[in-house]
Amino acid sequence: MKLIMVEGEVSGKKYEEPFSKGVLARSLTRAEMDPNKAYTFASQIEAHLKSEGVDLINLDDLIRIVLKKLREEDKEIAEKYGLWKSIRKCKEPLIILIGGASGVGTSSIAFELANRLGIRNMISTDMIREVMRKIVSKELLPTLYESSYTAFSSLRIPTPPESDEVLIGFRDHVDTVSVGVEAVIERALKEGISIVIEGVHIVPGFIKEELVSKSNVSMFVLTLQDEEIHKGRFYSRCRQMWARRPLERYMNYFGAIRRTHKYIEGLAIKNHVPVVENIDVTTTIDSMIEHITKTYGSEEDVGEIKS
Ligand SMILES: Nc1ncnc2c1ncn2[C@@H]1O[C@H](COP(=O)(O)OP(=O)(O)O)[C@@H](O)[C@H]1O
Ligand SMILES: O=C(O)[C@@H](COP(=O)(O)O)OP(=O)(O)O
Repeated sequence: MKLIMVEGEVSGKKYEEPFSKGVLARSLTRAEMDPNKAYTFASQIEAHLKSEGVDLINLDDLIRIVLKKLREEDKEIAEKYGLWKSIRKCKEPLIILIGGASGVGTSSIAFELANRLGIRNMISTDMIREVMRKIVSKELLPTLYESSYTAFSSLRIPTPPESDEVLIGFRDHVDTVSVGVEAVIERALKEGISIVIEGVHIVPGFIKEELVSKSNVSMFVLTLQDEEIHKGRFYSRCRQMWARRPLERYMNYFGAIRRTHKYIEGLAIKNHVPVVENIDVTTTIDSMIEHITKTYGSEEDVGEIKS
């Protein structure tokens, strides 16, 4: 059977690969089409190309055909697929930074977003901190060995009575871990790999301006205005079978965590970083993708996102 070839271009170099229903179906499921429907739809596209006698098609033309047929079927999915494609077409690697107080959902959302965008690299700032702990001793940098919301306990200099020691400790802690976060961003930019970096140490104003001001670096802050919903997330997290972090610790420090929540949100507003209320996963992801498309996506650019 004769294969239909798809012609694409990466870094100015043309390549050809056989049309795959599986690959097309996977990209449609990223736009939230039901997997069975996506496979049927991909088969219809293949049948259409065959009936037209196509044996070689440019990737952009294929996307246009898919979009046209999608618009006839489901406008909402067509829009999501279009947004996703316009992000995928950009030549620069995409660095997405997701911050927010402990428990607001940065790791869950990072995973979902990376999946939707087809980004294969993801790291949590907790992991970066863990690596840093192996390099620097507790005596030299005690803050590194604390949690963001307990870092006040390792402050060497007493805080003035009028200031919030939780926030002073938090700032010290985040400032330290930011060095590792910046190293990961710099490496990703140098290597040209797309990555999602998430965690409480992504705080607006703490990461070098020369990095966060790049058009392919997007920062978000997640929030949960309702304290009870926030508390509930710790319960749901500790119910997960593999969860190893005791609920009690987070409940004991919940007041401190809420103070960091308010502080991070305030900094996001001050630094014009989008604040996304993480109630419903789909709404959160959609609003982030829409934002990334506006600042980074391009209708004209050709090429693939490097992931
Ligand atoms: N939008 C959401 N809706 C419902 N549950 C969520 C949502 N986002 C996260 N969760 C749940 O909340 C808990 C904490 O999320 P997690 O991603 O671990 O937070 P963080 O990494 O910010 O500490 C997890 O059990 C997760 O499944
Ligand atoms: O330092 C902190 O605030 C939390 C962040 O982790 P998340 O709750 O955001 O995953 O790490 P911990 O020391 O509790 O393991």
